[in-house]
Amino acid sequence: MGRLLYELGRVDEKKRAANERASSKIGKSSFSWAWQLDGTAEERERGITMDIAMQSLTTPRRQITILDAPGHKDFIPNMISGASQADCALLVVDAATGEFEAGFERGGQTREHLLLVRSLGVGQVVVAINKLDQVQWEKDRYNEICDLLRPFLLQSGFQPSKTKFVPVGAMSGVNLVNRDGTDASLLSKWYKGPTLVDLLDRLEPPIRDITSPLRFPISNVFKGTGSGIGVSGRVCGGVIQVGERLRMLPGDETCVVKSIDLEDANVQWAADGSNVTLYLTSVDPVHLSVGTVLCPPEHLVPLATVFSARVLVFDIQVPITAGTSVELFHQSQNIPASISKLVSSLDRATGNVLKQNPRLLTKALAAEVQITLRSANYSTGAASTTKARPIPLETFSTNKEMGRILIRRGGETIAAGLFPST
Ligand SMILES: Nc1nc2c(ncn2[C@@H]2O[C@H](COP(=O)(O)OP(=O)(O)OP(=O)(O)O)[C@@H](O)[C@H]2O)c(=O)[nH]1
Repeated sequence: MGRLLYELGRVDEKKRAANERASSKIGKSSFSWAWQLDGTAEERERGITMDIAMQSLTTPRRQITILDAPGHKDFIPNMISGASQADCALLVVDAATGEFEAGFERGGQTREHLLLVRSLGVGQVVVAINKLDQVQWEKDRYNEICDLLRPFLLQSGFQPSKTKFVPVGAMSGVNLVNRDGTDASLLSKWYKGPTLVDLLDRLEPPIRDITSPLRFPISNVFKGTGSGIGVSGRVCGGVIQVGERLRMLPGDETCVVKSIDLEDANVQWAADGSNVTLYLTSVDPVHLSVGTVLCPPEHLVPLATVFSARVLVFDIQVPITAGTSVELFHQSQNIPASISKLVSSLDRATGNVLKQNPRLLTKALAAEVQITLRSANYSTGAASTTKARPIPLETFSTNKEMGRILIRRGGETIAAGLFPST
């Protein structure tokens, strides 16, 4: 991603050289491009992305916000936060011998990330098959990876027409914006198709819903620079404007939008789908946290601590039983919860009830379950059953983004679901 930003002129030569110098100083020169997005000392030291980094780029016909998400399985909660704000996915896979296989085996991150983004409503994916320099730019290796991924993508719910593949060598910049570069001639022998940027330029623009009431789930809270409390996130429906008084849910408090930053500009308003930073005034920061939803006082989002959800069970080995403790992911927050009741198992295609009160749920089943939130004891990380904080949850038919959930247990994603209208 760092190299792509450089090729597109989003990183100047001075910054590139500074990253190169500083990364080689600590013996991490191979990560110098990644330093453009991995800004914290720990990310740079470990050579991995840990949190979401936001950047933007422009192709001839598209203006794209990039949410660079961690690939390592320890940071899946952050990846989910980024994916829940995304319209399209760019999956980068490593073509080196054994490396692609490690990500694609059962429990591998390539599989989990694809399932997660699809479950969060992302329907378009570009798969960049990277590090082809490591396999001498072999056409057969590229085709082998495409052939392994195609059936899995289809099975995960991506339509073939919305799934594109592209061979790249990101390190030397091959086939990102054009096919120049040291290794380019080896690729050009067999590949005449689009570059990565060509594919990004052809992504279908998502449909924006600007007429429904504003929903703004907060993904990050920080201290503003003297001009109010800063919060960032993505507008999930409606329009937000400077000067508006908004309600903060859960709770009874309100705040006023003092200013809005979109990309690098200060704007008067932002609409559904925009990733923005807001500066809020007339607010005590104790009422703001990740997961708080801002909305108009006259159009509140319903709050829930116990609700039923329609879920699709992933490829799990230990079945789900009533009482199973889980972590519930909604937008950017994760909350301790339990699957308090198995209401029914459902036909995956029609949604018709197959069985009432099933004893357990096994892999690939669809089901209706009851979920009960538990309160988190932040000092110990343990969950207790008293006074759970409700979450603002909307039915899937009202607002697709606000109505989706993911369920994890012991560091593994076990189901994805939605909040139905019935
Ligand atoms: N040989 C080769 N190495 C590459 C290429 N692209 C990236 N790398 C190396 O792969 C390593 C990982 O690169 P990152 O950009 O950190 O990969 P990432 O997928 O963002 O990893 P996370 O930050 O953990 O999500 C670095 O050492 C890079 O130098 C390539 O085209 N060829």
